[in-house]
Parts: sequence; C-alpha cells; structure tokens
Amino acid sequence: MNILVTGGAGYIGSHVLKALLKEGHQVITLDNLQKGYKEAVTGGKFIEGDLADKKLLNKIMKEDEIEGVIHLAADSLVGESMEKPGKYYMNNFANGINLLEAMINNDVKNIVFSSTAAVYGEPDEIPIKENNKTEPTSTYGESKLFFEKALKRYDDTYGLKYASLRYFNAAGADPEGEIGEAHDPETHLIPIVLQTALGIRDKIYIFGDDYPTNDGSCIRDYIHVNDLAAAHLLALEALAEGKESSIYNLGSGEGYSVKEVIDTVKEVTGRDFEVEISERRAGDPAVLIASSDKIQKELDWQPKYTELEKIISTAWQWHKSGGFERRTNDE
Ligand SMILES: NC(=O)c1ccc[n+]([C@@H]2O[C@H](COP(=O)([O-])OP(=O)(O)OC[C@H]3O[C@@H](n4cnc5c(N)ncnc54)[C@H](O)[C@@H]3O)[C@@H](O)[C@H]2O)c1
Ligand SMILES: O=c1ccn([C@@H]2O[C@H](COP(=O)(O)OP(=O)(O)O[C@H]3O[C@H](CO)[C@H](O)[C@H](O)[C@H]3O)[C@@H](O)[C@H]2O)c(=O)[nH]1
Repeated sequence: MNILVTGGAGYIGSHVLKALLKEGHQVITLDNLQKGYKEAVTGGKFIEGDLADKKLLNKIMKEDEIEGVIHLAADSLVGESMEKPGKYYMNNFANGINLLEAMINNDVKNIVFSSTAAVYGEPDEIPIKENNKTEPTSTYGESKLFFEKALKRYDDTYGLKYASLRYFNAAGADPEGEIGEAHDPETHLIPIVLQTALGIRDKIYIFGDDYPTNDGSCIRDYIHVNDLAAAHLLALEALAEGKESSIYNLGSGEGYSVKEVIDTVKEVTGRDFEVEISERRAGDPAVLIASSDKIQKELDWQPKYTELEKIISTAWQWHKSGGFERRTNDE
C-alpha cells in the first residue's frame, strides 16, 4: 500500500515507519521537524511540511496515490496544553481536519489515528475499557477527543473508516538501536530516569508518594513502542479489508509504579543514583492501566514486550548510545 505517515520523524512515528517498511509498504512521511528528527526517517519518501498546508496535503494525496493514512503528528505535552490551549486545538484538531478534507477530496478512505489514554481523565474503573467515560482533564486530551468525534462524523457523512488507537504510556526503543525516544524537552518518566542513570541529570524526582497505591507513587501501563507499531499495521490492514471503524486501547495490561520503574532502571543499568520525593504533578491520576482485550480479540494483537525490564533494556541501549545528535538549529 502507499501509506502517508504524518509525524513519522517523531518517536512513535519513526517506529511505525520502520515496521511499515519491513512489511514492504511504500511510505511517505510528512513532518515539520518541529519535534522530529530527519535521522529518524529510515526509509521511504520524506516531505518536510506542515499539516496546516492544505495545498501540500492535497498534492501528496494525489501525486503519491495515497491509499491509507497513519496520523501521528500532534503536540502532546499535557502541561503546555494547559497554558496554550489554542496551540493544541489548532494543531491536534484544526490541522487534523485539513488532513481529513484532503483525504475526502482524493477519495482516501482509511485512517489510523494516534489517540491517548488522556481522553479518559480520571477513570471510573481499572483496567480502563474503551467504553469508560471520556472526561479529559487536559486540553491535550480534549483536543484528541474532539478529533475522535470528527472522525465519527466523517465516517457518518463520507464513509471514512478509522481506527483510533488510545495509547497508554509508550516506552522503549527499536531493539536494533537505529531509532529511539529523543524528546526535547523530555517529560516522560523512563527516559528521564535513564538520563539520571547516565549522569545527565543530578537526581530523579518522584512526583508524589502519597497516592492510594501500594508504594504511594503513581501506577502506569508502559507499552513498548514496537508493540504499538505492530498494532498500527494490523489496524490499517483490517480497514483495507473492509473492517468498520473502531476505537482501541493499547497498553500492556500491567501497571508499574514510579518507584518500580526507578528500581528496574537501577537493575537494568547496574547504576545507582539519587531519588527525591517531590510534590504531586497537577493532573496526574493515581492509576492508569488499559484493558486491551478488544484489540487482542478483534485484530489478534499480542504485545511481545510484557516485562518492564525488557522495555527498559531497549530504551537503555538507545540512551547509552547517545541517541540522535542534538539538533543544531536554534528555533
Ligand atoms: N508518547 C506517548 O506516550 C504517547 C501517548 C499517547 C498518545 N501519543 C500520541 O502519539 C503521537 C506521537 O507521539 P510521539 O511521542 O511520537 O510525539 P513526537 O513529538 O515525538 O512526534 C510527533 C511528530 O509530529 C510532528 N508534527 C507535529 N505537528 C505537526 C504538523 N502540524 N505538521 C507536520 N508535522 C507535525 C513533530 O515534528 C514530531 O516529529 C502523538 O499524536 C501523541 O499525541 C503519544
Ligand atoms: O520526572 C518525573 C516524570 C514523571 N513522573 C511520574 O511518572 C508517571 C508517568 O509520567 P509520564 O510523564 O512518563 O507519562 P504520563 O502518564 O503523564 O503521560 C503519558 O500518557 C498519557 C496517557 O496516559 C498521555 O498520553 C501523555 O501524552 C503521555 O505522555 C507519572 O505518574 C508522573 O507523575 C515522575 O514521578 N517524575
């Protein structure tokens, strides 16, 4: 298939791209490189451009004869979304609509969308199922939920078929060491702990140890980025074969506390470092664990990296190697 991957120079997108290339697909990556890295695009055609550019989107659909879209491009910092809501509605919602319009104009009918566990807000029950109430506590989560609603309208109106994948905490790196997570600024727990193990940071702060969990720190469901990537391929193939639109959670189904993550990093790296308890971070739910039963049953998706140790080991290999060179432009 000729597949357009938006945000393919980013962390998750580059792993999706690599998995698509391995399956022999023709891939066109669109990324504005605001957060992504050119080096992360390991094959296919790369177009440096922005989702705001409607003409470009139409041109790509036509000239590259796109048959399916995987849409990962977005802004995804929860804290920033609370300070700059407009940026999030514009990029994650309005720019996404540009993409849908270009698809419809060019009769492209299948899209896999990167949604997030942040659409749920504080969950009613654990593990979280897809029919849990969706009351996002951040603009980020809301912008993603709005786009999910738009997808439903486009399906009702034009017969556009979508799979919306609500990821939990993406983690780990390409086991071949070619690509990995390189966010700047980094806000995610595992890379931050690894940077501490490497001495890039003085210490790791645990954001709150008074949550109603076994050890008082927050529990999350970490899913390996290659397991995520595999789900995109299954979802796109299912749509191409005529499957109806659907929403799926994607997690490993296991919860680990912040303290457990830190202890596992110490074991995997063989390094000790300072840990300090600090204030809770605003908006952090105590426990987020996915039920991924639906995608397992419907698309036969099976996570391969179910142990935290394995997930962290792949990330450690990547961080130890130095990752991508620091970007030199000064935007
Ligand atoms: N990382 C996680 O744990 C996680 C969890 C849930 C959902 N998600 C979602 O998954 C997707 C990918 O996340 P990631 O961690 O790889 O983020 P990322 O920032 O590494 O990748 C996003 C990419 O999109 C590009 N981009 C952003 N806006 C663009 C635009 N208007 N035009 C063109 N390119 C644009 C960026 O340059 C970047 O390369 C996002 O949609 C995010 O919301 C991520
Ligand atoms: O230095 C740190 C960084 C994080 N944490 C804690 O570690 C846990 C995980 O935090 P991350 O920032 O790694 O991940 P989040 O669970 O906050 O968020 C991730 O998952 C969400 C959905 O669950 C959204 O999709 C979001 O985009 C994605 O980053 C949280 O309890 C957080 O408070 C620390 O204690 N110290």
